[in-house]
Amino acid sequence: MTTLGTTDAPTPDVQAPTTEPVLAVEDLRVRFTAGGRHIHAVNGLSYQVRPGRTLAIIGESGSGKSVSVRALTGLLPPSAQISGSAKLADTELVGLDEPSLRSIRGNDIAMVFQDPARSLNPTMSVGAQITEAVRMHSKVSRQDATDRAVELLKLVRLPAAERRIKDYPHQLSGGMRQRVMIAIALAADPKVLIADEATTALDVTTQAQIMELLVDLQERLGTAVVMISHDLGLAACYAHDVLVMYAGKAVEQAPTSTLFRNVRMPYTKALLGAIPQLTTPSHSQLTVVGGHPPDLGALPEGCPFRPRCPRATDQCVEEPALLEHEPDHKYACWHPTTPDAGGGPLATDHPTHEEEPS
Ligand SMILES: Nc1ncnc2c1ncn2[C@@H]1O[C@H](COP(=O)(O)OP(=O)(O)OP(=O)(O)O)[C@@H](O)[C@H]1O
Repeated sequence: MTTLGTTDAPTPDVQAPTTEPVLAVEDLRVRFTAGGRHIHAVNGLSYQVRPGRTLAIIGESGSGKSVSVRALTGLLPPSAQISGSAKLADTELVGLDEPSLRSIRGNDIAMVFQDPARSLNPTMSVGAQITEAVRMHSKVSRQDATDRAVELLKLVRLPAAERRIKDYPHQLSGGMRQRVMIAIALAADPKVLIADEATTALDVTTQAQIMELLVDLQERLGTAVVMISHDLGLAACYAHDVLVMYAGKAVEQAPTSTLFRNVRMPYTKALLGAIPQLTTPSHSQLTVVGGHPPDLGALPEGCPFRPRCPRATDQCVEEPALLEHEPDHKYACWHPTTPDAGGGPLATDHPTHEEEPS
């Protein structure tokens, strides 16, 4: 879990950019049918990402984050029914045939996942793997591809790139392997980079280094980044915009500084309460989001967070729409929190837990 304020990463700016979005998702829905049950994994998600910007999609495990981005790149099984719209510049991705999606996946949209050890081929040197990625995207000689591979490894700041290029994945640390994955992702010069829990498996220091690398590359290359995480602290440090997801829906959405200045959705508040602060005394209580995430095959009537929310009333049986209640700040809640409402524990069946003595 990230500790807020532990990095020197640049604070994302607040200015709304004027460039056109490179990725525009509108009312995206994904449904699986398994064992006669319909699982509504993504239920009407809409967002836009502009070049050079980072959107963080945040939520607990099972809230539909990964499915929502895999739906854009054809990485879901055929049982997934996808509807709505997802435009990469002028290209509609929903309904696109598999060969076209494969080409987009290799070129315009790149993905970096949580576990580089599983994504890399253990029997090939990292150089061979990057070279292969370079040659998939451009017709260059083997030597030029190798030179480009070294360049990419330098770009992702892998120490001693010329020597390391001959290493096999098991010879590298977790952070180095993730740098190699980012180099492979950048081989195609993608318009959009999706980082799906890309730093979750790393220790806090390496996590910060990799995130700072992504920020730096983004500034230099102008790539749009969609960052998937369960960690609101990571979003606070590195994203320009935040979309908080619950039960396959966006429940709060705003530029990062707007959201953190004035969190309105009780669920977001609970996620915030679960982040340790530098000022948190070592024996103090951390809050957790109590209760259980909803069964996406049997969503409750009305607000999906209702069963876990201490602010819920009878009104919440009617589902609140995601509306722009304040400038640039959308949330779906009948009883939003106020700035001084505190981030305390929400539900009662999972009380607070003791932080481990340090
Ligand atoms: N192939 C599938 N068939 C049926 N249900 C699926 C399939 N893939 C995902 N799901 C369901 O979709 C829901 C959302 O999954 P998703 O992986 O997007 O969650 P997430 O928010 O990314 O969580 P995590 O961080 O744990 O990956 C889950 O309930 C999951 O069980």
